[in-house]
Amino acid sequence: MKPVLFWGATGQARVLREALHGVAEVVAVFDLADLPSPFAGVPIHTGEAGYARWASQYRDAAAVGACVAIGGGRGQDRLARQRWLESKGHAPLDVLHPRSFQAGDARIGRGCQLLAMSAVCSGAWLGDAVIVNTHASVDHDCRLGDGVHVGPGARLAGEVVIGDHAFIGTGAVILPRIQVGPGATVGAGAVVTRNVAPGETVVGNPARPLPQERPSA
Ligand SMILES: CC(=O)SCCNC(=O)CCNC(=O)[C@H](O)C(C)(C)COP(=O)(O)OP(=O)(O)OC[C@H]1O[C@@H](n2cnc3c(N)ncnc32)[C@H](O)[C@@H]1OP(=O)(O)O
Repeated sequence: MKPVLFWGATGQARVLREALHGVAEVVAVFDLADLPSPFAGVPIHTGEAGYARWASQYRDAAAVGACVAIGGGRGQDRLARQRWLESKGHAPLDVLHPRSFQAGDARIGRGCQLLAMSAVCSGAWLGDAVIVNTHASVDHDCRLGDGVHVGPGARLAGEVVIGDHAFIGTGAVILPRIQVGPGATVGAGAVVTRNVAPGETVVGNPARPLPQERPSA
């Protein structure tokens, strides 16, 4: 089995390891925070200093692939960490759960994570470090930028365009040909009927912007 390191030691790491069952063996875990290892018998190291110590001691560290377990709305962090690990010689691992679907003509970028029961349909184009989470679907001819996260059970209709690092919350629905700007957030359960501006957060059905400045109670 291919050796792989994980960056990130929370729930996303456990989900990813399960998806890689029989394909890759986790040999080390890293996190910026001082956390316990999520996996019995797999050592955890803290921060970039911890990585440097591990890399200086692990035989053939450059042959170890990398998987960045940073989810939620932190697509920019996930992408940056993937690029950093790539600069150290660790090829990003594509996580394609055995019960996920990718159309033959879909383009899947480097280090994408396509989880259980997810579907990426004909002509879809995914950038690097994209997550299509459990039971989410990306329909035909959608285009997703780098670091996008499509949350669990979210539905993207055909020809939807999602900008870099945008986060689509759990169970959201995005209608055909809608454009969601870079860094935008679509709240859980939202139904998006109009384009979403870069960096904007929208919630509800139909989705409306969440005011950035909210009066304190
Ligand atoms: C496996 C995994 O878990 S992957 C991770 C999946 N995670 C998700 O799907 C989370 C998606 N995140 C959300 O929906 C968030 O609530 C966000 C990003 C939309 C807003 O978060 P915040 O900015 O922290 O907003 P906050 O919680 O303060 O709520 C602000 C207001 O919006 C409302 N609101 C928040 N989220 C939603 C929503 N999804 N739909 C409708 N209203 C919402 C709140 O009720 C609140 O209203 P009030 O001011 O009248 O009380």
